[in-house]
Amino acid sequence: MAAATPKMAAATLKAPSAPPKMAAAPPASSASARSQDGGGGSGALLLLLLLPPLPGPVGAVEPISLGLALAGAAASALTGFISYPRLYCYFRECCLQRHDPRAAAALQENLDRKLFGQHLVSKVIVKAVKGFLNNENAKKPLALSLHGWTGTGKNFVSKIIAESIYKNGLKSKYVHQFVATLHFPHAQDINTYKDQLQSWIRGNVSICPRSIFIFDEMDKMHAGLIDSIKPFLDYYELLDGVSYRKAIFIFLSNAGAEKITELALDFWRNGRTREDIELTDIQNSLSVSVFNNKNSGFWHSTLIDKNLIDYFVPFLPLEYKHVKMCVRVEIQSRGYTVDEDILTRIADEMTYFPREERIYSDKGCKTVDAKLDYYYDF
Ligand SMILES: Nc1ncnc2c1ncn2[C@@H]1O[C@H](COP(=O)(O)OP(=O)(O)OP(=O)(O)O)[C@@H](O)[C@H]1O
Repeated sequence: MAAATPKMAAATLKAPSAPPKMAAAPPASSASARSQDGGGGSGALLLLLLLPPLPGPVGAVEPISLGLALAGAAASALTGFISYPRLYCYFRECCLQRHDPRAAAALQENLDRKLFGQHLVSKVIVKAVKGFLNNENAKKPLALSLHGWTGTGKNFVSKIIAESIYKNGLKSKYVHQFVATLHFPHAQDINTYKDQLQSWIRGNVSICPRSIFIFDEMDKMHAGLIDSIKPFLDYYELLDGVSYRKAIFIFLSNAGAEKITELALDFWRNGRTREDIELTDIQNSLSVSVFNNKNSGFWHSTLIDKNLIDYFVPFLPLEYKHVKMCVRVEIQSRGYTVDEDILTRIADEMTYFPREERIYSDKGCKTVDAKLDYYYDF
């Protein structure tokens, strides 16, 4: 039995060539052409509406005035045509054509403001995403693999990345999220999943080259399945006429969390701050541990073997002070006054590890919102 696909009607599953979110989409070529100019036939109508009305009945105007009026109308039409895609994309979501530098600034600002205790993540993500979007001649798609303990912000960060590129974020029709246990549950169907995954990605990238694919629960993915997308992550200019070089792939996984915690603990025990940890302290050992872990989804994966993952991004386990920050944000986001006593009680209620030191929250910032419901009488 094939699994349901994200945002795609079950009926569409019968045609594996149809990717998610394109049930009513036109053939790839026309859709892609449309995404280039930002709209379809309704553009002509909108253009007419943008034109200024011609002055008076034509018969009553002398030739010079008529000439000037027509020239003015033509100029307006031209201006309208040029600005039309922008106007169209203001009202309807379009595939990203040209990167707006303000998006990278917004990404940095959002990570700085909203993400707690993850100095490595902020640094790597901003550099990687900004560099990639600014590079018109990228040789391969961007592939980021986010690793860490539960509740440390992996999904949160992928949402922030998606929102920095498409204002609808995860709801954008150009952002596709796969959850291993939901979309690829049965080991015996792995070959079907491989085919589907390839056609979904091919179909969606044909429609929008700047598509984003997020694979959650990589550690629950059947070994070998992710290798089916290897050609798309590779350095090919075109594959069957489609370029994948503008796409972004984000993998989320709990695999490697022990390695990351080990390192963080090591720093803590040696009296060094977590901010002293550098990417070079962990990147290699993280990729090796994921590669050798049968339950990582990347076990002996060619994606790692062939160096097709650009960054392994380590999420550090969250401490008591970070949990308190999460509680504070949650209270404020609901519009309530922060009660310091309740805030401390919620953070105290969370459980921390290792058993002796009790430094790191074993659920990260997850369940904070549920605890809030208990304390605040909303
Ligand atoms: N580092 C963080 N800074 C700020 N908020 C965080 C952070 N980590 C988690 N949160 C909050 O906790 C919620 C749950 O975190 P998230 O779903 O991103 O965890 P995760 O790492 O993806 O967990 P899992 O591995 O279980 O999927 C987020 O929506 C966010 O509100």
